[in-house]
Amino acid sequence: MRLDSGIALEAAGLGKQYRRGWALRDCTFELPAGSISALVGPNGAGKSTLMHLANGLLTPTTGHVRAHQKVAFLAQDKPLYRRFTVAEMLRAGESMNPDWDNGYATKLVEEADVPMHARVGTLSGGQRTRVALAIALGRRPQLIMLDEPLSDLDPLARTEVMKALMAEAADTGMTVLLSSHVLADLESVCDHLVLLAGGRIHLCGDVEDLLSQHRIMIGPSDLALPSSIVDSSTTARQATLLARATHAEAGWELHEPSLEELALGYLRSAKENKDVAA
Ligand SMILES: Nc1ncnc2c1ncn2[C@@H]1O[C@H](COP(=O)(O)OP(=O)(O)OP(=O)(O)O)[C@@H](O)[C@H]1O
Repeated sequence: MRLDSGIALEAAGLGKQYRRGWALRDCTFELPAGSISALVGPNGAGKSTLMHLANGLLTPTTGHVRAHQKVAFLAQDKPLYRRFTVAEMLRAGESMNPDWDNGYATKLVEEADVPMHARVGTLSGGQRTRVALAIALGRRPQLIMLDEPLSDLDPLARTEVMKALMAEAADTGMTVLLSSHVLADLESVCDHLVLLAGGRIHLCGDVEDLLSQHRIMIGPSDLALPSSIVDSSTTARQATLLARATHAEAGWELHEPSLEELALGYLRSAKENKDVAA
């Protein structure tokens, strides 16, 4: 394990083929240590497959993926025993993890105001997520991967879970990889983006760099289009483009995209290319 490397996770030529076809193809990327990375893509993009491969729960068909930090994984179904009390769940966490930090896991549950004697089956979705998070963090990971941790939570619980997670990351310098198909959940916290669609990476990198390399361009629809267009929509009078460029000919009005505009542009482009290919 290369603990002091600047890279938390790296994949090269990573692919996974199920019987019905490829779920993931030719994925090459690196996550910087200490980053808060968003793994974004529509349903079926391959996000869960990528996370399972990264955690050794699936074997790649091609390529490899390697973590250079001590990893914890919170799967989408947040596996907890419904009949166990929270205290019993923590004891189960302790018995399964030799390097368990019980004081830390207990503190996280207490901070979430989840009663230790309550049975898991009686907890709200938000409370269950906080318990699952405490168990994942109890082994003191340097890299935590969470597969759609917010998907079954109401807006208040989403905010609280994210706040708790980001506070831990800020305190410990932990690397975080969060998957979601809703970028809005991650936009304000992530500094690195991996955008997956149709099993392929369409965009990957430091968020500030990616934003600074792109522009939203708005102009009359009869202007000549720049060459580096990612996505475009046109009405009879006006064209709105996302381009990987920072300059354009006179006539275009330019502004830096928001992360949501950037991601949506790439997702639309991936969908259109797939539709055209189909
Ligand atoms: N065990 C499996 N056997 C066969 N095909 C699978 C299996 N798991 C996933 N797939 C297929 O692989 C593709 C990627 O699925 P995956 O669950 O990784 O996507 P996802 O981005 O996590 O989707 P979602 O956002 O809906 O959770 C999909 O086409 C899916 O049907």
